[in-house]
Amino acid sequence: MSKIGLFFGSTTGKTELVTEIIQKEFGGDDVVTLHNIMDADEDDFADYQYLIIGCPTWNIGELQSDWEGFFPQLDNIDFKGKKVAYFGTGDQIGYADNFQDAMGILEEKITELGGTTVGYWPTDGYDFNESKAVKNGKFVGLALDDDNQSDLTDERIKAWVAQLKKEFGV
Ligand SMILES: Cc1cc2nc3c(=O)[nH]c(=O)nc-3n(C[C@H](O)[C@H](O)[C@H](O)COP(=O)(O)O)c2cc1C
Repeated sequence: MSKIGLFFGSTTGKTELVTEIIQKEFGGDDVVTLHNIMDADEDDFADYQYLIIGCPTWNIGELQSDWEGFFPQLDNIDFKGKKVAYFGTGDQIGYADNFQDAMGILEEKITELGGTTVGYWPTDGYDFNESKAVKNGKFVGLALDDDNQSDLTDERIKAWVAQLKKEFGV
């Protein structure tokens, strides 16, 4: 059993590709197990002390559809004592008033349920108006924008995973 469970949803595959890069950066599937939320059960979350949650924003400020379907089940999961990191993919130009909202929606909910957020990320280098994913001047997790800044994705992931290794203590 790996230490970290990464739960993601992805409609057009961009977030799914990112999960594979994150897994590789951590050292492979001995360290990080990938779960598509489309096929996940509530019980799957209990296996991990460390969680990574990945969700793109869809339909102007909404969760990706599989996460939307799973959202009510989050209430049945015990997040107390778990460190939880978040990432999202979004489009800061096309959806500047709702950039990365889904990451903010999930972080708020899981924090209410007892999760401890790690992996905050600076807003420098992005250009958008509003985001539910910004708290106290920082993103609540890694914000990726493959629609407009795909050239930055790899280096952002590398830096964030290095930060998470310290914050998770793995
Ligand atoms: C119809 C539509 C609505 C979108 N709404 C948002 C949005 O509100 N905020 C945002 O940051 N990105 C938005 N996006 C951009 C997607 O989040 C982005 O393309 C993402 O990488 C898709 O991830 P996926 O391929 O894993 O499904 C939208 C894209 C489409 C096509």
